[in-house]
Amino acid sequence: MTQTTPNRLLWRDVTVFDGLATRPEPMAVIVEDGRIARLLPMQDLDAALTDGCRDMGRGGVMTPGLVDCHTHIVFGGGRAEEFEARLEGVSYEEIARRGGGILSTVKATRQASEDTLFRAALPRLEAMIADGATTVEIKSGYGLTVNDELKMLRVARRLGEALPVRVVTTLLGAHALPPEYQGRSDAYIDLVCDEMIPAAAAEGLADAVDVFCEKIAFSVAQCERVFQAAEAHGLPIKAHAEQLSNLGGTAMAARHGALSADHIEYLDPAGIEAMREAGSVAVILPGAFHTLRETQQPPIAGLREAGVPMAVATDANPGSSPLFMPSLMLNLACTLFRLTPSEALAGMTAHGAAALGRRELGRLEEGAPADLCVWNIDSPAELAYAVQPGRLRQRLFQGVPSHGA
Ligand SMILES: N=CN[C@@H](CCC(=O)O)C(=O)O
Ligand SMILES: [Zn+2]
Repeated sequence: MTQTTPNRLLWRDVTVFDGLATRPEPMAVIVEDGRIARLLPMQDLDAALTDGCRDMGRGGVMTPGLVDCHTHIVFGGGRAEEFEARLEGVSYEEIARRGGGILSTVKATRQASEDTLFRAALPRLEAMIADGATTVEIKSGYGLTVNDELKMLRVARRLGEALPVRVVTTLLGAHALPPEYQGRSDAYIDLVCDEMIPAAAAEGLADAVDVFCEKIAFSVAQCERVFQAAEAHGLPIKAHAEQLSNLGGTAMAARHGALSADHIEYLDPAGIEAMREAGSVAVILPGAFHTLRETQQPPIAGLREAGVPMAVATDANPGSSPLFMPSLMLNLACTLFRLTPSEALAGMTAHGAAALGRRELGRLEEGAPADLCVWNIDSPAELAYAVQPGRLRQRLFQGVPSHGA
């Protein structure tokens, strides 16, 4: 008899959501050497395949590990006071204009050491891991000096080294105008283009470059300059765009081949068409919509009709989305924006990975990395239907069980 090799793992009779759709029949899955070695209907499983496998159990739902493609989980301080002000009727934009909002987090983040930021972010990322995330994007954007932005990116990289999760980093130097550049926004964009991007690229700290294209942040022309600098350093781009108004930032980003445009509540048909042509992913952020009590819905029907892939992410941050639970976003995407549960789940697996330019992730198929979750539920739709921690039975990161082994 062949001896059981612990690195050949077998699940039987699982319902598989493969990143895009639910497989119609009960499946068997074998993981070996960090990859999905076999994914086949139960009826095709024979003794030759199961020989030497460690039995990982039967039944439940298997999905790719969740991919949270838009977060800001490295930050100093908190913004509960701003939350209270907003409940009293002060708008997010008004708070930003008064120098609060993002800039209050900038102040606290600048004051914090790398270690302090690391220790504060650790439980946030651990919560996401416990909820099934295996890939989490983390943006800078609360430092707004070369050193403070690099400090944030270093913390993000350290988090990925410390925990069993893949961290993808994004430089968001063009997030807000820092107070010392008041009235000199073009000069700040010079700093982002001429110093921040080259420094982050030289140290290998950024996997992509992002901007906030909005009246309270940067113009389309300024964001385009940031993209040109990113391109010059071989870095892919993405944009926070059309969140509070329609400036045309998404169409411009798409013309530059953006991986994604994120928020996009105010996106118009021309913007949708530009995304379709460019193959950009629309990142839907229901947590910010919910927290800011927005009323303008992203154009889900138009995106669906155009075939623009939709990702779903937490946007976890101290201001507009202090929500650190990826699975909650599946529910909110369905209840607030009427995504189907399958669309929401694809948005946090295959399409989330595409928004990061990592199309090999977020999929369950033979040969793919074995980042996966097994859930104690009967159908994938239950993940979006109920907001219920504790359903994660097993989680594998790169083939290694890190939960429920
Ligand atoms: N929209 C801009 N940036 C963040 C908000 C960050 C904050 O409010 O601190 C977002 O994605 O929602
Ligand atoms: Zn964001």
